[in-house]
Amino acid sequence: AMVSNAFIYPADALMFDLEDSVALREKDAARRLVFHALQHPLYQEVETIVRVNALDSEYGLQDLNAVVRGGADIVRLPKTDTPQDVLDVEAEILCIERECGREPGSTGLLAAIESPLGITQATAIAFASPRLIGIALGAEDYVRNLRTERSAEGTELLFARCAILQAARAAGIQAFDTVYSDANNDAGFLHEAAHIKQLGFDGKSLINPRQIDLLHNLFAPTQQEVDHARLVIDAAEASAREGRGVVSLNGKMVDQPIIERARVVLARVALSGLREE
Ligand SMILES: CC(=O)SCCNC(=O)CCNC(=O)[C@H](O)C(C)(C)COP(=O)(O)OP(=O)(O)OC[C@H]1O[C@@H](n2cnc3c(N)ncnc32)[C@H](O)[C@@H]1OP(=O)(O)O
Ligand SMILES: O=C([O-])CC(=O)C(=O)O
Ligand SMILES: [Mg+2]
Repeated sequence: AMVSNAFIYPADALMFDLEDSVALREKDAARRLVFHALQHPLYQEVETIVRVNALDSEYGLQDLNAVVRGGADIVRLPKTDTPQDVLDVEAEILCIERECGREPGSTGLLAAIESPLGITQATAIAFASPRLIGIALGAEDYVRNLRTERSAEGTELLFARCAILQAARAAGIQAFDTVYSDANNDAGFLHEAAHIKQLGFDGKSLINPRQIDLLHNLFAPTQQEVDHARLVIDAAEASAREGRGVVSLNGKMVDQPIIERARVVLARVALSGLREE
């Protein structure tokens, strides 16, 4: 039911899962379902991601075949521990693209890091392939590996989140936060989402449609932020016309990083609209 309905939700991208949410005896049926969904006309307009099983599992290679042939935009690689994991998947994807006539290099990759080993190698993972559009945290597995549990404050995840952000930004790719598993707890979700936005993440994996508007609204700028961004851009344009590098706006310095941040705010309002308080 979820596969046949998901396109109705206004998510930025849809991720089909073949990994940990699929029971072992359902793996083959799920793969076939996703293969057909990817080719359905209703899924052509939306960015599609498929989380495959790891390549060293008995399902990984069959998953990759179905997903690349089906035309997924991006393959999400779970439990990425080393840059070699990325290279191994990339080599298989390239073979499949050539076999099925898909343009070589056109399948994107998103590597999820879910272990202390992966976090220690986050930078090497982020640089491992030009196919990588981003890296993501998989916190449920990560805290299991750390031998702790997730808390409301996320103290146990701070190191991993910062490592992922640093690595993604160094490599010039996107950083995505992990799922918030308590689908009925809006306040807890918003608390975590505000935290990861402040850290600098580009977005977050969601497990339930109710979380989509909450996250979009949180990432949308406020009217005050937009007004300020317009003043910054106006001041910057005026100072450029006058040949000055730095300008003062109500006593605050406006220079290049501040101008670039203002452009990000205006780009976000164009994408998401204004935040509803
Ligand atoms: C640690 C990990 O690996 S997390 C990643 C893998 N796990 C997942 O992706 C889980 C996906 N999400 C879910 O299974 C469910 O949302 C749960 C279990 C979290 C909550 O289940 P419920 O409380 O039964 O969901 P809820 O009552 O909110 O569902 C409402 C509607 O949204 C739909 N829906 C719920 N989740 C999703 C989803 N992820 N994608 C698409 N549709 C969904 C339901 O089918 C239902 O549709 P209907 O009204 O037409 O019947
Ligand atoms: O990647 C995610 O956000 C979901 C997941 O597998 C995990 O938390 O272990
Ligand atoms: Mg996981």
